[in-house]
Amino acid sequence: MLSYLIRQSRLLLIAASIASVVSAICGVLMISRINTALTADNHTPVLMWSFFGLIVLLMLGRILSSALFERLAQHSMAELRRYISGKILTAELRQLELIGSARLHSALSEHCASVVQFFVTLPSLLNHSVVVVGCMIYMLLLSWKIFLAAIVMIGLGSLGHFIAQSKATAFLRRSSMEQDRLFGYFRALTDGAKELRLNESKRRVFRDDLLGKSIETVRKNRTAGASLFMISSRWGNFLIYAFIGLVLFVLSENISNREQVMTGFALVFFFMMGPLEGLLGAIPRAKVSGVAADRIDDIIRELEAAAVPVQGIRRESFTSIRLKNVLHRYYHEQSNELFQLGPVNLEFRPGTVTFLVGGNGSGKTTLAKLVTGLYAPESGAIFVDDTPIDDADRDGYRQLFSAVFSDFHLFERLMEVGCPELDETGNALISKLQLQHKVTMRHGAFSTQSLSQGQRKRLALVVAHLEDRPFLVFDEWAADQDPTFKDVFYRELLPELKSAGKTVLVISHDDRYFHLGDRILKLEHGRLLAAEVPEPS
Ligand SMILES: Nc1ncnc2c1ncn2[C@@H]1O[C@H](COP(=O)(O)OP(=O)(O)OP(=O)(O)O)[C@@H](O)[C@H]1O
Repeated sequence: MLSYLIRQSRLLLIAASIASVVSAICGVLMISRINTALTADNHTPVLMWSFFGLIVLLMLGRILSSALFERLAQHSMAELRRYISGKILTAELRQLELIGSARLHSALSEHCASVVQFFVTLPSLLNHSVVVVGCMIYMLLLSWKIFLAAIVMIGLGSLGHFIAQSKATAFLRRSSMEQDRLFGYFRALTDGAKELRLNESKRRVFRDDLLGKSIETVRKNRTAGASLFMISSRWGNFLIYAFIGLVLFVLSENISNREQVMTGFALVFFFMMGPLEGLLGAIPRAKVSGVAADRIDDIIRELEAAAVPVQGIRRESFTSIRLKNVLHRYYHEQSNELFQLGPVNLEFRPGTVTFLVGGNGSGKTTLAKLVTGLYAPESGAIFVDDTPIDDADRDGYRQLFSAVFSDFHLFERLMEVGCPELDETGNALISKLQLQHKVTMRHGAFSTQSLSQGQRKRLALVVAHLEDRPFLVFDEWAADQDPTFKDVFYRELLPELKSAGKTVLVISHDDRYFHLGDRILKLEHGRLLAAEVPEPS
């Protein structure tokens, strides 16, 4: 994923890196100019002008690299979010259900921010590295003995970092896994707001045992990881000072040209200290980002495993949709239980209304997801006009359907729809659904969504109507409607859809309307019983 980001922001990254490297080289050269000026007997104009030239370049390089870092940060964040969202949009629904919304939200927010934070510090790391390497070379030119001592100190510092890092990474990994769970609890704070307010003991247990413990686990692991990094960073600082002492009091004793060498070292130390600390400090951030990048990579791998190539051929109509031995299974790991739907054999034709009935958990919604192509059959196949639908066809196949599931989502505005006089038709439908005093449609958007659940469901029905697809699925749509409106739905809307040649699948428990359908499908524990033809009332 980091390589994807680098590819996407290549030009910006190169420009920011060049600006960083140029300013770093100017910095090192400036030090050598200062040292020469301090120790030389007289100053040449070349020395003076090269010094001023260097500080101007240094300033420009720093301004440019800072501006580019900022652009890079925003660009990388946008790219990463686009990339992950794109993967989520093309993954199969079942895979999204398995990954869970908490992990996905955690990836899109915290993990993304963490990765980008490291990514944008890359050019400054480069700058620091160039300064440190440049200073080392300068030290080598001043005295090889001191240079060797610096190498030994760097080796000891790296060893300390390595030991601390391997321990700290385990803590960071644990905290990042817990963070995914924490995002689930954050969602429960708003989604479960009513339940948490109505039940004090539930609220207490949630706050203390679930949310509180999760926050605490993240805090503890992050603190432990950060403390280890802090110790290793302080160890690095200690080595720097020990090195200065070693140079000042031991190694510089019998050096020729002592004045120039010591002035040079004093300057180099002060100049190099910031970048060296910057490098040491960047390691924990890099590790946190590395762990976040791993989490994102895991999710992307899971999403990609479920991504199917889309041919882009959209189906517009059909004369028959046939399910042949279609089977789907859910495996519940915790209870080691398996729910099996099917094998289902079924056919749908245009201009028909089918009621799907069955007890809770009998598999009605699952069957609707299979019929609409939201789930791929584990075995068996779906045929449209005798052509089997394979993975590549499935997205095109899904475009035959509009559905209002019981956990529907109402988007702020209609997106791609089949009706050109959108607002007019939409408002006519809104009036028909008796919502004209509450909401209107303008430029394909509803004026408000602050409505009751039943009213929002009516808007979802408006959307399904406007999409004008040949097959409509309503999953317990009428459950939230008042008796008067139930009548409108079953006695007016469904017959209208039927006479417009639409195929309608209605999941319902309203048995007093079943006689209005063409057939009734009954599900029992995942098995489809023989279809019944409703008796006229
Ligand atoms: N996302 C899921 N992950 C795992 N198991 C699931 C999932 N959705 C449903 N199930 C299992 O599949 C079974 C059938 O669920 P489904 O939602 O299809 O039933 P239903 O007939 O629509 O129920 P209801 O009338 O309560 O809406 C349930 O027993 C449930 O345990």
